[in-house]
Amino acid sequence: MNMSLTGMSIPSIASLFSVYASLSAFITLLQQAFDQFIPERVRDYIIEKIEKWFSISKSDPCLFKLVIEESDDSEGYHCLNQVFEACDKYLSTKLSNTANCLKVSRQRAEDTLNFRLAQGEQFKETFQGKELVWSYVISSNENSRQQDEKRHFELVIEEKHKELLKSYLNYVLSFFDEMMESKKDLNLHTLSMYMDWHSVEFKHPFTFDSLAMDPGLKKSIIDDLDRFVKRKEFYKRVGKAWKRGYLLYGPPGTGKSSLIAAMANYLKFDIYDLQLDRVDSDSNLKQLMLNTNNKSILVVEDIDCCFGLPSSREGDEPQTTSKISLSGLLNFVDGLWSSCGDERIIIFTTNHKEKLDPALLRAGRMDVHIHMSYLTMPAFRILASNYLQMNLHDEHEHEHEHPLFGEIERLLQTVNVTAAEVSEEMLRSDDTEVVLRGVVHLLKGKKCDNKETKEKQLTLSLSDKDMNLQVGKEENLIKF
Ligand SMILES: Nc1ncnc2c1ncn2[C@@H]1O[C@H](COP(=O)(O)OP(=O)(O)OP(=O)(O)O)[C@@H](O)[C@H]1O
Repeated sequence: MNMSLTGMSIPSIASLFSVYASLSAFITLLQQAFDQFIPERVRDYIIEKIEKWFSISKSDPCLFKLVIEESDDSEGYHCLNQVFEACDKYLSTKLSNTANCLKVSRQRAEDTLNFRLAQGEQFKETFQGKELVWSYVISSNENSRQQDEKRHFELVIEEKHKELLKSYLNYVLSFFDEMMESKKDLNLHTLSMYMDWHSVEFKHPFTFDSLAMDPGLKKSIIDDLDRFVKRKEFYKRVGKAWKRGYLLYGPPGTGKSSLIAAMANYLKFDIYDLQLDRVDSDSNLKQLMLNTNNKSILVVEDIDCCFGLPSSREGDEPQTTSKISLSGLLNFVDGLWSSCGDERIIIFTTNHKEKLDPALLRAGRMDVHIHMSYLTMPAFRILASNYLQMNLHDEHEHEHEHPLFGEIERLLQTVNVTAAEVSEEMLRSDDTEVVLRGVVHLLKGKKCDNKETKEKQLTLSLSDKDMNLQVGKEENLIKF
C-alpha cells in the first residue's frame, strides 16, 4: 500500500529551481516598480505602517509600563518631579559601560562627564532576578520651543512581576538620597531664559577661614548654623518650619556675597540665586520656589533695589524693579515656601538697611541680622594670614608682628576701608614688605580723602550751626 504518495507527484529539483527563479525575478520587478513609480514619501509611509504592524503583532501583551515624567503639571504649575531626577542621576551612574547609545555632556567649569540615555535608547537591568527595561523619551509638538519638550522615562517589566516596581523605585530613591548626602559638589542655580532654574557646579573656594571678619562675630555665625542644622526635632516640636532667615547688610565690598559662599561650603547646601527683577508674576515666583530643593540657600541680593526704591549704589542706572510685590515675596517666604521643604535658609543682602521696608525687618521674619562692617584689625590679620601666609593665629604672635602692623592698626581706627579694597592691594605682589607698604599707602590716601571730606562737611555744617560731624566706624554686629 502506497499511503503517502497517493494522488501526488514529487516535483523535480529542476522545476523547484525554475519556480524559485521566476519568483525572485517577480519580486525584483516588484521592488523596482515600487522604487520607481511610488514617490519616496509614500514609500516611507507604507514601510512605516508595515513596520508598525509587525511591532504590534510582536509585542508582548503581558508587559507593564511605568511612566516617570520630568515635571508634574497637575496643579497648574510646572513642578519638577523628584522621582525623575532620582532616576536620571541613578541611571547616569549605571550607564557608562552598558547602554548602546549614550549622550554625554559636561557643563562649563565642571570636571565630571554626565552620561544620559539618548532619545529612544534602552537600558536593561536585572533586579531580584527580574529584567527591567528603561527607555528615555522626548516628546514635543512641532511648533514648540525647546522648553515645551516633555521628557520622561519609561520603565517596563513583565506584568506578573509589576509589584516589584515599588521596591525597585525605593531602591533607586534611596540610592539617590545617599548620592546626594555624600556628594561633594554643590550647585549654583540661576534663572534661565525660560524662567526655570539652570544649574552649574558651584566651585567658589571661599570658606569661613578665608573670611576676614571679627573672630567673635564669625564664631557666632558658625554656632548659629550648627544649631540650625541640628534642630530638626526642635522645629517639629514647636510647630515651626525648619528654615532660617539672614539679613546681611553693610557697604559694598565688605564680604556679603563671600559670606554666603562660606555658608554654602560649610553646610554643603546648594545656592539658588533669585534675581527678583526678572520674575514677572507671583505665580512664576511660586513655581520657582516650589522647584527648590531641601538643604539649600535662597539668596535675594540687594533687596532694597527690588521694590521700586531708588538705587542704593552710587552711579547705578535707575534699575528695573520686580513685577512682584514685597508683600507677595513675604507671603511666599512666610507661607508656602517655608512649609514646603526642610533645612531651608533664605538670605537677603542690602547695602542700605535703613531703606528697607519695615515689613522685612519685622520680628520673626529675618531671624538674624548681620552687619558686615569696614575692616578692623582682627579682620585685617585674617587677610594678612591668608594672602601673605603669615602665621598670625597665635595670640602671642602679635609681639613678633611686622613693624608696619602698628601703623596699619592706627590707620584702621580712623579710616573706613573694605576688605575688598585691601585684598586687591594684597594681590599686587608676593613680597610682604611691598604689600604692607601698599596697604599703608592705601589707608593714608583714604585718610587724606576723609580729612578733605571732613573739612568740606565742617564748612557746610558750621554754616548750618551743626557741629555733629563724627565719622566713626560702626561696631560689628550680629543681632538675633
Ligand atoms: N570679609 C572679607 N574677607 C575676605 N575677602 C573679602 C571680604 N570682603 C570682600 N572680600 C573680597 O572682595 C571681593 C568682593 O567682596 P563681596 O562680593 O563678597 O562683597 P559684597 O559685600 O557682597 O559686595 P556687594 O555689596 O558689592 O555685592 C571678594 O571676592 C573677596 O575677594
